[in-house]
Amino acid sequence: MKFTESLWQENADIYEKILKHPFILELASGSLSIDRFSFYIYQDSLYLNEFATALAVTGTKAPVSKDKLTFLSFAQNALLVEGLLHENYMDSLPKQDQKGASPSALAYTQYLLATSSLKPYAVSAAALLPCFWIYKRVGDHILAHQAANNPYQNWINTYAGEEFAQSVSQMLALVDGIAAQSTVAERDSMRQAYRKATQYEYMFWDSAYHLEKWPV
Ligand SMILES: Cc1ncc(C[n+]2csc(CCO)c2C)c(N)n1
Repeated sequence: MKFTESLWQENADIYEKILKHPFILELASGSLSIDRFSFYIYQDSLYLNEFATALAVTGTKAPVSKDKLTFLSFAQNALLVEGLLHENYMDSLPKQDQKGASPSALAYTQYLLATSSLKPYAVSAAALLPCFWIYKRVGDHILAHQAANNPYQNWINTYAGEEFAQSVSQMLALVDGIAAQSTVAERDSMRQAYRKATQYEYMFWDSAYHLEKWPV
């Protein structure tokens, strides 16, 4: 079995919880409140910027130019998507709601930045994989289960498209290649990083659904 397949199986419990989360159910049915969607989009624009940094930092560690280029092109793409979110949605968001990253969103981005800065290449790459893979699976799932005339169609199309599918395949091949050259102990650290990022993916949806605030 491929290393990435074993990662998917080990974390299927969290994926099932994501699919049943009201944020995803309501996104698919089109009934998600605009407040919750706006909160998510704003948090995601902050996330994409930090995620691009984590991708670029991981890219600097790649031992071969081809993989370095892949990470840097992913970073470029994340910044382009961030720009599109700004163009398409940000003007319609109330300014008072734009108060910086929520506790869960901040925890996720800081985890990725710390991992990419301080941990080995293999662990950094594993931590970045759930972002790609979960969005691919969730995007495909929503596309198959969505209601007609969904107001969130644009968002759904981004992650269910062919172009995105290619990036995900590239990222999976990269992580499998790294795992094949790693020791058992290194692969164990990769597993832990993958699970942690998967937990944060769940928390990102959950915190948007609850419009998570700082308690003080
Ligand atoms: C919380 C959160 N997690 C994952 C993604 C998806 N995503 C963000 S950047 C990137 C790859 C580079 O373009 C992917 C797949 C998201 N938007 N928000």
